[in-house]
Amino acid sequence: MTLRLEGVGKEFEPGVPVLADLDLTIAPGEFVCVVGASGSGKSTLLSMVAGLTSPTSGRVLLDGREVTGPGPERGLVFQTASLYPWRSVARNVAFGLESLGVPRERREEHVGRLLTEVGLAPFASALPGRLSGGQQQRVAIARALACSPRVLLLDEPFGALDVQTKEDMQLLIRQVWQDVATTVIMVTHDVEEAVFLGQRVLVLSCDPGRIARDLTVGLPTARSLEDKRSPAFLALRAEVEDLVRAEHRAHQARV
Ligand SMILES: Nc1ncnc2c1ncn2[C@@H]1O[C@H](COP(=O)(O)OP(=O)(O)OP(=O)(O)O)[C@@H](O)[C@H]1O
Repeated sequence: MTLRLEGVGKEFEPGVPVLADLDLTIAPGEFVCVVGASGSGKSTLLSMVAGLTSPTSGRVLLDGREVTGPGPERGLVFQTASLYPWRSVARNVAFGLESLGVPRERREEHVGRLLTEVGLAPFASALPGRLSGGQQQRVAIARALACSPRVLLLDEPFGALDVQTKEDMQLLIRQVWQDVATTVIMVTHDVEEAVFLGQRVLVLSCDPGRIARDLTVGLPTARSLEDKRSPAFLALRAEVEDLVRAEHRAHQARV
């Protein structure tokens, strides 16, 4: 599914643009990370693609059709898993399929495969309250994948996790991306994470948010955590960090 943003701008208050002049094409199956200083509009950009908020100007298009609201072809994962505490892990994952009226047998088979994919098959009948934060995010990822989304939208999904769990989740999401061949757009504060996961990294400027840089990550598709120490990785990470820092300082100087 091709995602296009054409001249997209967003104002929450009239005359105060949060995002402006966003022109962007994301090809089917790409993994794109979005970074930028706090307040640059990363989550707002993702919300517009999700159809949770509409642009003030311009259009968001999925395969040429304008986005006017949420849809099952877009899966969402936020920083907190927001699972239903009274539903088992499997029934949390099955929620969207139940809403779509998928028959029980097909639902259970699909949910079983997803739980295996995210490494949670033994927890199928557990309640979410018994799981760690990382495990809960695994459930949220499986739930987002349940309706076979063509675009997976991730807003700081690992922001609240400790370093080791975060790295496990980074490997998991790369694996999921390769296995289900979906487009992934991920907002993160963590430049190392963006360079490790993305094929492209978009750096947003502030006041209003625009695409300051659209960098191609020229690292091999098969990546391991050791690659984070390679000279090519470190150079790209430094380049993105410098850009984000420069945008943050420019923003501070204006306020
Ligand atoms: N619903 C809303 N109503 C009014 N203003 C909003 C709303 N959502 C976001 N904003 C404003 O838009 C700007 C961008 O917010 P957004 O959350 O998109 O930035 P961000 O880059 O994701 O920030 P952070 O990195 O801190 O999460 C901020 O100034 C924020 O206050």
